[in-house]
Amino acid sequence: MQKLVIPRKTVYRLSLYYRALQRLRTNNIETVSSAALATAAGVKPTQLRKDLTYFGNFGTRGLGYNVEALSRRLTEALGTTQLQPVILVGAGNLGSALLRYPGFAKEGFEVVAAFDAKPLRSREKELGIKVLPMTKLAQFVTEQRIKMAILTVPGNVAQEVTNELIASGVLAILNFAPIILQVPDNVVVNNVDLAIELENLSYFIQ
Ligand SMILES: NC(=O)c1ccc[n+]([C@@H]2O[C@H](COP(=O)([O-])OP(=O)(O)OC[C@H]3O[C@@H](n4cnc5c(N)ncnc54)[C@H](O)[C@@H]3O)[C@@H](O)[C@H]2O)c1
Repeated sequence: MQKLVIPRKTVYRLSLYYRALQRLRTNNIETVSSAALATAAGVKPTQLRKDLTYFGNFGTRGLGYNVEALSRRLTEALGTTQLQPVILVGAGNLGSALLRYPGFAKEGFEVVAAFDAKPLRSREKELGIKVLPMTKLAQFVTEQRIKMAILTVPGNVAQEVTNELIASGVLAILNFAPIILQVPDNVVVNNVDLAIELENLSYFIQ
């Protein structure tokens, strides 16, 4: 059967719905109307209904969505039913700050190792995670079947590091380096650029 192509923005909004559902679960709420869920996720109800049609029929007319069932379906769709192992490359200022954040596991991701061109034992102790040399990357990624990587290396080496990640089997990269990475069609890259976000906010305060 041909795989359904779901728009990237829809996939992004699934994470928003999932977080809204988590908050409802915390408050022991069992069912939610599409209007209430849309408000909690910050989208329009029509958008929510349209997005969820990709995943089958959830709502019961007049009753709304079952919070537990919809949460489960979304984690299945997002591939976060099990803890997803992730590696980080470039344990410098930004990389170390991300490695210190303990909240990823709660969201379904475990940063299992970091790699750096200059791995320092002292950093390993401070960060509480293995910081391995780049020579160990290919073997680690293959053996541990790592599919996701966070990239926090300088821009001038980001492409070559990306090539190495892809050659080893990584299929998804969260890129913080300020360059557009060239990747094959089967690899997905999400770019995070705080300067662009600030610039965008700046526009609205003129
Ligand atoms: N997206 C954002 O909003 C944002 C914000 C801050 C920084 N950045 C970017 O993040 C990256 C890291 O910034 P930083 O301040 O942490 O820099 P940094 O110099 O502190 O850290 C970079 C790390 O990468 C390592 N490294 C260098 N070459 C490497 C290679 N070939 N292979 C593996 N590791 C290598 C270095 O040893 C160092 O530990 C930069 O590209 C920077 O522009 C992005």
